[in-house]
Amino acid sequence: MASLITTKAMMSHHHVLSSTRITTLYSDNSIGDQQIKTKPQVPHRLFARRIFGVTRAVINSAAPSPLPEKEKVEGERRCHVAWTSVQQENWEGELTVQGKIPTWLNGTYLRNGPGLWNIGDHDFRHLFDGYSTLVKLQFDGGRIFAAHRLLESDAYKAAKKHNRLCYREFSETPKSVIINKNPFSGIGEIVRLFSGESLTDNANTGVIKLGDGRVMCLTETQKGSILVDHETLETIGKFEYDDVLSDHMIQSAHPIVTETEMWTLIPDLVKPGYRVVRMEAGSNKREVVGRVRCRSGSWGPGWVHSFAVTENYVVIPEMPLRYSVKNLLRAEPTPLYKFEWCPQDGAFIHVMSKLTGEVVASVEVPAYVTFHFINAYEEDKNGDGKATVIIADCCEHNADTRILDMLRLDTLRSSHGHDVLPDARIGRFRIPLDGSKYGKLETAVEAEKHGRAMDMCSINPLYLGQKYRYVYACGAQRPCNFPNALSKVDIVEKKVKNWHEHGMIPSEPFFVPRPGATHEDDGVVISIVSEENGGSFAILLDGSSFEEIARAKFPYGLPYGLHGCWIPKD
Ligand SMILES: CC(=O)/C=C/C=C(C)/C=C/C1=C(C)CCCC1(C)C
Ligand SMILES: CC(/C=C/C=O)=C\C=C\C=O
Ligand SMILES: [Fe+2]
Repeated sequence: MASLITTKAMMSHHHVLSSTRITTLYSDNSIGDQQIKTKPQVPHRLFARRIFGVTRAVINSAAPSPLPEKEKVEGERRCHVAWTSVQQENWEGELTVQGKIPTWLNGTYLRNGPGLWNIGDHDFRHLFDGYSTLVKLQFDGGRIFAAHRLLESDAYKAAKKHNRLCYREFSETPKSVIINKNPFSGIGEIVRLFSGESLTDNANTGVIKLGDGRVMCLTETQKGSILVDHETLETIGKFEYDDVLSDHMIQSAHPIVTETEMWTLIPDLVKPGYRVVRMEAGSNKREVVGRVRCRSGSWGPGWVHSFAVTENYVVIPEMPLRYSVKNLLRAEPTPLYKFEWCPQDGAFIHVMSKLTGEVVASVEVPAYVTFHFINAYEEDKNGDGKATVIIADCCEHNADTRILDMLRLDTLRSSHGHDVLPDARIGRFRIPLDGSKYGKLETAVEAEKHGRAMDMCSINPLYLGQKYRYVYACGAQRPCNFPNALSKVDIVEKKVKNWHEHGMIPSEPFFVPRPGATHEDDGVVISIVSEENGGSFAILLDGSSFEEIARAKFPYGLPYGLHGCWIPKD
C-alpha cells in the first residue's frame, strides 16, 4: 500500500521524507488541514487529474490496485505507468543499487520527456503533448542520486496559473486561439501563429550538453530552447539566440552537438527548404552554412525531427511527410496532426558540404517515415580519400504514417501484447555522390531480429559521423511490436541481442563509452524502465555483453521518456 497525502491548501507544499524530497503539484482553492491517508496507488490518468483538482502526492510505490468501481470509465481502465502523468512536480533522493556500478561511471545522465498529460480537467491527446519532465541519475562513486522535476516553460507556468491549456502543443490548440469559421476572423491568430506567439515552448523532446557546458532542453519550436541546471534541474531561462534566425518558428528537435560546435536545421515554411546552421561552442549565434531548396512541388518542407552528419557533410532528409500550413491552422487535429503525406511529390535526401555549404547531392529515394536518424558516414569506394557514397541509417517505420497517430495516449494506454504499430526497421540510405539521380533505401538488419520495433536509438558518440557497428535502440519482444525491449544491433554481423522483462517499458538506451576504451561497445547503456506494477527503475547494461550489471529502483513510477544526454563529472 502506498501513502497518499491529500493536501488542501492554496499553495504547493514541500514534504520532507527521510532521504527524499517531494513537492506536490499544485492545489485547488480550498483551504484546510493536511490529511494523510493510506490508499493504493492508482497509476491512472483520472488519478493524475485529481492531483490537479485536489493535489495528492503518492510518496511510495506499490502495486497498483484496481480503481474504485465508480471511477471506472470505459477506455480509462488501469493503464501502464509509462503513460501516466508524474504525480509530483519534483522529487530527489538516493536510489538503492542492486549490482555494481563501474567505478569509472561518474557524471549525470539527464533524460527529458513529456511527463504530465493533463491540465485542469483537460486530458492531453498525444504522447508529444505532455509537459517536459526531466529525470536525473547522478552517478557518484558507485552511488546513484536521482531526481525529477517539471520544466518551468512559459507553457507549463501559464497552464498552472490559469488551470487550462494556453499555448499550442503538438496536437492541442487552446480554445482561446481557435479560429472560427469566418476566414477573416482568424487573421490575428495567423499572425500569432507565424510570429510564434501562440506556439508552445514546452521543451519536452531532448536535452543536450553544449560544448561550453550549458545544458539545454529542446523541442521543435525555436522558443522551446530552454537552459537548465543539471544538478538542481531548475529552469534557468530561455536560450536567447543572438541572431535573426528566430524569425523562423521551428527547428529540428535533434541538433548534433560536439565539444566544439552544434549543427541544426531550420525549416522554411514559406519558401520550402532548410537552412543548415552551425553554432560555435560558447556562442549564442547560429551561422547559416547553406540552404537547401525542397525538391518536391508540395507547399511545405518535409518534417525534420532529426537529421545526420558525416565528417564532412550534413545529410538533410526531405520526407514525403510535410509540414502543412492548412493543418497548422486547424483547431482539431488530423490523423497526421500538423503534417500531410505527399508521396506523389517524391522523397529525397540532400547532402551539403559542411565547409562550403554547397549541396553536393540531392537524390530521390523510396518513400520513408522516420523520426530518428541513427548515424551517417562516408564510404570511399576508390580508395583515393574522396567519399563516393554516403551511408545514412535511420529508424524507419515502413513509410507508414500511422505511427504518428498510434502515439496517441488512448492507443498507448489500451494496447497490450499484440502488434499495434507499423513494423519498423533500420533503414539504410545509400546516397551516391557522383551526380546520380537516385539513392537506395535498404533494410540493414532483418527486422524480425529486433521484434519489428525500432526507435529511440543511440550510438557510441565517439563514432558520430564515422563508420560504426553498433546501434542501441528500443526493439520489441514478439509477438508484440511495441518497443518493450532494449536491443543492441550489430549492423555489420547483422546480429541482435535483446533485453526484455515481462510488462516493462524501457525508454531510450543511452550509451556512455568507458574513458580510454578501444572497442566501440566498451561502455555502459543506461535506460529508465517503467514497470507494469506501477514502479520504475534505472538499469545499466554492459555495452559489450548487453547483460544487466546494475539496477536501482525509484520509490515511485516514472512515465515514458524520450531523449537523454550525459554530463561527465567536472
Ligand atoms: C515531443 C516531440 O518529439 C515532438 C514535439 C513536437 C512539437 C511540440 C511540435 C510543435 C509544432 C507546433 C506546436 C506548431 C508548429 C509545428 C510544430 C513544430 C509541429
Ligand atoms: C516513441 C517514438 C516511437 C516509438 C515507436 O516505435 C517516437 C518518439 C519520437 C520523438 O522523439
Ligand atoms: Fe526525437
